Amino acid sequence: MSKNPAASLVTLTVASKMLSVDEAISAILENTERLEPETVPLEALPGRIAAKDVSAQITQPPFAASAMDGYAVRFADASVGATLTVIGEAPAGAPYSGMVDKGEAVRIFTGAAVPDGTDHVIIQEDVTRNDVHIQIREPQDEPRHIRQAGIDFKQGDILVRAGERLHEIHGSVLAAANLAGAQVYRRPKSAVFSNGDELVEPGSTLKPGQIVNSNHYALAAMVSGWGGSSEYLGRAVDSEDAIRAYFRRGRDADIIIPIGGASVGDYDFVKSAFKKEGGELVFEKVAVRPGKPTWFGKLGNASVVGLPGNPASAIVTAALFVQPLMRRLAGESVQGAPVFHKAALVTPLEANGARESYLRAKASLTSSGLTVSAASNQDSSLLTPFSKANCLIRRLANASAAAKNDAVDIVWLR
Ligand SMILES: Nc1nc2c(c(=O)[nH]1)N[C@H]1C(S)=C(S)[C@@H](COP(=O)(O)OP(=O)(O)OC[C@H]3O[C@@H](n4cnc5c(N)ncnc54)[C@H](O)[C@@H]3O)O[C@H]1N2
Ligand code: MOO
Repeated sequence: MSKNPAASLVTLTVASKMLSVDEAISAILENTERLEPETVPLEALPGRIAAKDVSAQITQPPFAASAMDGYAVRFADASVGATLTVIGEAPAGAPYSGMVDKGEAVRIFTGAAVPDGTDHVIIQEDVTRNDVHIQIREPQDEPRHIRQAGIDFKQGDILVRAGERLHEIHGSVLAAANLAGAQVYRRPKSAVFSNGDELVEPGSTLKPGQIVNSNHYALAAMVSGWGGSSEYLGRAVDSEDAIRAYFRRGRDADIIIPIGGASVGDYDFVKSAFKKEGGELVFEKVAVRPGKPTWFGKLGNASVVGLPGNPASAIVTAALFVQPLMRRLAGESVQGAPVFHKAALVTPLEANGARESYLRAKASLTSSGLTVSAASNQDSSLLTPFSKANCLIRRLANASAAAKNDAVDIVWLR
């Protein structure tokens, strides 16, 4: 497969100290270059970042076209009671080639090129047709029902700027501009694996101490929303050898995301397995709650983000750290920390501890502006608060208590 061409430029700064959220995001971005461009067909454009400006190959509409079914005439002839001679027909796709003179009309249909000499289309409901004649029954106030050439765009107009994120409409816009595809940055591939002897698959009969393996479903959907693809490799048991095999399987991905086994327990082997595979650690913990054991490194050309196993920790740290990495690889101009918005608290918050915290919360647009309410239980093992949450409230390290209506920073989850 093709590799990140800039990977050789990466400078690794091993940091054993605990980084702040901003420092961790900066370290990730400093060690990540956007992927190489590729040309893709129109169907593949949504969600991708344009690698080059795209200009229109043709003018759209390419010709002045009728907006209605009726008769193309000279507006000066279109007075009530006038009789005009129908000299031909202009269906869409087969223009009438002659000139239309005074007292003449051409039968025309929606989308057809307007014949030379005409400047108005009378809708068929406004005339009485009698063999080769039409008689005008309704007053025509002004020249109408002609779409001039180029009202959408002109040949050479720039329709997409380099760096722009393409969405569901761009395929149609570029098709109308007579293009079959565009140059975009390659879609980052992530390889995800879980770790833990206790994990079993959904639908299993649980033995004592077992937990259902759930984190990777949310992660795959989040990754896809950030412009990447995700392959789930499976679950590694708690052994260095098993985990090393998963790192080897993921080596061709742009990002490897092990979930769990990130902390300091006797069975947390993920970082040691990563190092034995030749991985270089950039940082190994972040002063964030949830998500302290989040770590980041490089394994060959792949970036590796180790997520904590607790479900809320995994999801929050994916949003904070995998997201900018994925967006940078996908070609977006990601600068650093997430974009925060202000929202007024619906319920007060306690003073925060020493780690910057991200609370699962629901923000709503009300008549008094954006308000936000944190989930009552913020335990890092909980998944269900995310079902209702649409944002995270950021609480800076050691922030003092916040009262109802105080403004806090939120970051959208979707
Ligand atoms: N002595 C210390 N203990 C812990 C520390 C610490 O600093 N010192 N940090 C704590 C923090 S904070 C977190 S977060 C957790 C994360 O640890 P791990 O990444 O090693 O996670 P695991 O031990 O593997 O799992 C934690 C928890 O999550 C469940 N889990 C794991 N993977 C999945 C999955 N794919 N789907 C669903 N649930 C999963 C697992 O069963 C555990 O219950 O460490 C603290 N400990
Ligand atoms: O940082 Mo851990 O995610 O609090 O439980």
